[in-house]
Amino acid sequence: MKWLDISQPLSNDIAVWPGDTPFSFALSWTMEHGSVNVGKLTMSTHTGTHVDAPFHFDDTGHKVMELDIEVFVGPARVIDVSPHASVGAEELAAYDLEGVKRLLLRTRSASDPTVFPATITYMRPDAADYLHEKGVRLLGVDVPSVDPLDSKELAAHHELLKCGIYILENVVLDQVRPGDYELIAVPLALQDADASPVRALLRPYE
Ligand SMILES: N[C@@H](CC(=O)c1ccccc1NC=O)C(=O)O
Ligand SMILES: [Zn+2]
Ligand SMILES: [Zn+2]
Repeated sequence: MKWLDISQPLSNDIAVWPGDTPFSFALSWTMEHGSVNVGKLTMSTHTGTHVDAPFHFDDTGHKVMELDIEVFVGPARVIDVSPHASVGAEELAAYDLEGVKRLLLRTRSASDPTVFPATITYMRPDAADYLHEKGVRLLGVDVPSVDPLDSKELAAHHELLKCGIYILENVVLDQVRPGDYELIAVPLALQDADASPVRALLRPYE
């Protein structure tokens, strides 16, 4: 089976968090003037498909390099929660999550990575405790945040951290059917970072 790319393409028109650094890729050197093309990137660590480290919302929290890389590779389950405006323990109880270490939530049927969403499906904090009980270590969502876009307290981020659950944001699940997959979504080796872009891939079994 082939790997499915569930990453947002990092192009110069990718949507970013309102007010955050725009993404830019450009050639700083070109073959017109030398023997090689060399690119230059300017971007926020929260651009496109990315992992949040606890340091993003907790000054004493782990940074990207301190995250356990085992969590970002291995079996994952995709479930469709698109009927719900928010997702907590009550909604999750309707799905079979026994033995699931990595969980990806499909909250919408289509998305455009060049448009920042006006509203998103968000997580209620009691989802974190429920998922922790099931043994989930990584939660992936197809939206830019696990909290409401206007949240200041970031309750779901904090509760997920408290439960040791890592957060993967902006995966693209438009073409992905609910089911079991192998996942690769490893952050870069960014020494002091609060978050990191990832190339996120899913491969169906058999
Ligand atoms: N917490 C959000 C991101 C976020 O809040 C953010 C990202 C980039 C620039 C500013 C941000 N928040 C600003 O108040 C997240 O879910 O990762
Ligand atoms: Zn983020
Ligand atoms: Zn986040």
